[in-house]
Formats: sequence, C-alpha cells, structure tokens
Amino acid sequence: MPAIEMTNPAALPADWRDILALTKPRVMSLVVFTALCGLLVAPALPPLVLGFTAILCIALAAGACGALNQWYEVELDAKMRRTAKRPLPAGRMDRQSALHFGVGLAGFSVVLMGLATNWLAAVLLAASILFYVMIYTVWLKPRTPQNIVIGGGAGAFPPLIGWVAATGQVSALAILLFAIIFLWTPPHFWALSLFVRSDYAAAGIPMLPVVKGIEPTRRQVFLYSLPMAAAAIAPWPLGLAGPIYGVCAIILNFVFLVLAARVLANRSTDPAQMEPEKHLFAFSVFYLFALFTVLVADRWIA
Ligand code: HEM
Ligand SMILES: CC(C)=CCC/C(C)=C/CC/C(C)=C/COP(=O)(O)OP(=O)(O)O
Repeated sequence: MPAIEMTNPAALPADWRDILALTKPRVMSLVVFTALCGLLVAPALPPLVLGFTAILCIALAAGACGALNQWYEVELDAKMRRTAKRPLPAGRMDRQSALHFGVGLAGFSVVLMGLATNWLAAVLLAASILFYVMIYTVWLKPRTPQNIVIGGGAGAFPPLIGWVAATGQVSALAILLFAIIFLWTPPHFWALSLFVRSDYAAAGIPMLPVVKGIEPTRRQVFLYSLPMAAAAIAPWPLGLAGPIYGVCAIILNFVFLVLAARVLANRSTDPAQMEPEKHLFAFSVFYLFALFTVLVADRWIA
C-alpha cells in the first residue's frame, strides 16, 4: 500500500463529481454496455427487474474497481499528468473514504447479484473485482509489462457475467465475447500507452513502451489485433450470429486492422506525431461499442 497520505484537508470535502470520478465513469460505460449486450444475446432473458438489477450490480462493481484502484494508486496517479487531477491525488477526497466507498460498493454489488440472479454470476463478479484489484493493480501492474495482458482479463468478464446472470450457465458465445475483449485490451491500451509513455516512465510503471521500447510495442499492437479480429468474426462462421453481425464485424475489423497497420508503420517517437496511435485508441472504444451493438441487433432483428 502506498505509504504516504495524500489528503489535503483544506480542499475537503469532495462533491458528487469527485465521487463519480472515483468510479471512472467513461470506462465504466463500456464495461456496463458490454455486460448489457452479453445479457441481451443470452438464450433466455431474465425478467426486466432482475436484468436491470444484474446490470446495476456490474456497474457498481466496476465503480468499486475504479475506487479501489485509485485508493491504492494515489501516489502513482499524482505523478502522471493524465491522472494527477483525480480526487485523491488532488487532495479533494481522503483515502479512507475512497477505501470504504470501494469496499462497500464491491460487497453490496456481489451480494445483491447473488440474491437477485444466481450465485455463479455473483462469484464471477467477485472474481473480476478481485482479479482487477489484486492481480492487476496490486500485483502485476507495478511489476511486468505483461500486466494488461493477464490483468486485463478482468475487463473481459462483464459480457460473460451478463450472460450468466440471465441463464445461470456459461456457453460458447459467452466465452467468445470474453475472448474478444481479452484480445482487444492490448491494442486498446498499448496504443494509448505509446503516446502517454512519458507519464508511465515518470511514475515508474513498467508499461511495454517504457520497458521494451516503441517499435516492439507497435508490433504487439498489430499482432494482438489479428487474433482479436478472428475472434470477433468467429461467431458468424460458427453459427452463433447471423450475416448482419458477420458483415458488420468484417468491416469493423478491417478498419481496426488498417489503423493497427498504420501504427505499425509509424516511425515517429514524438507523441505529437502519433496520430495513428491516437486514432487506433479512439477507434478501439468505438469498435467495441459498435461490435456489441450489431451483435444485439443481429440477434433481435434476425
Ligand atoms: C487492463 C486493461 C485496461 C487498461 C490498462 C486500460 C487503460 C485505459 C486508460 C489508461 C484509459 C485512458 C482514459 C482515462 O484516463 O480514463 C482508458 C480509456 C478507456 N477505456 Fe480502457 N483500459 C483497459 C481495459 C478496458 C476495458 C476492458 C474497457 C471496457 C470494456 C475499457 C474501456 C475504456 C473506455 C470506454 C475508455 C474511455 C475513452 C475515453 O475517455 O474516451 N478499457 N483505458
Ligand atoms: C465485472 C467487472 C466489475 C469488471 C470491471 C473490470 C474493470 C474495471 C475493467 C476496466 C479496466 C481498466 C479501467 C483499466 C484501467 O487501467 P488502470 O487502472 O491501469 O488505469 P489508470 O492508469 O487510469 O488508473
């Protein structure tokens, strides 16, 4: 645990914007959306109230992850331009409150999930929170550039949990949805890490471009994009999704691969000239929203 207390009592208390910021709402939006899509493409739909409760639980759990991550990383966040204005490093909230908020949300979301849907969904939810906080944030992130490959698995759970909340069991499409996000995470994050490399270097976090350099990271971005595209298109040939999904998935993945190839071809080491990396990062977020949207549309229209 970071040793120093970053609290600046003069700036307390936090307002609702800080509490919201603690949950990383922009990231949470995609986590929740993929969970909702996992629930909506499952073979059996739960009653509306239970479905809504399941998605609420996943949102609260994702918020807990954000709060616990920021509680643990207050010193690191203070060293990076991108994160220095967060409520804890900026001194607008005290660490103890963030810890209580995170633990409370985590416990509440898991128990509510178990009571409202089923205990397999609750166990998977608890495992994702523990995975993100303990395996990714505490263990791997400060130690190895493979942190996001292994630890990023936590972010791949939401559609699987949505599916299990609806059906009580795991099946092939749910596992494929997990695989798509698992393989999507490295290009998503490493594209960003290339143009904020100096932040990670300043904070001493061993992200790939800091440890191995820019060119190897660009190669990894492209290499992970290939199996990601295969996993994303696979539901169509496997008969788990129809042609609407198949055609849209091919187009989305084609664009993704073109942008990843532009990253691979970029020779600049100056963040100001890393347009291909910025484009791929921005597109990666749109891509996942769009891919999951067409999966649901395909299921509901066809
Ligand atoms: C270990 C895995 C991951 C890492 C290290 C990572 C890292 C990041 C970082 C550093 C940002 C920058 C924006 C910020 O400061 O909030 C970001 C943005 C974002 N990430 Fe990830 N991410 C990961 C996985 C995911 C997953 C699984 C999802 C959702 C399925 C996701 C969705 C998003 C979204 C929606 C944004 C916001 C982009 C924006 O602000 O426009 N990320 N990610
Ligand atoms: C089912 C469930 C609850 C899953 C949620 C898992 C989750 C929160 C996934 C998102 C991953 C994420 C925010 C990574 C940010 O990396 P970082 O923490 O290194 O980013 P930072 O540098 O911005 O703090």
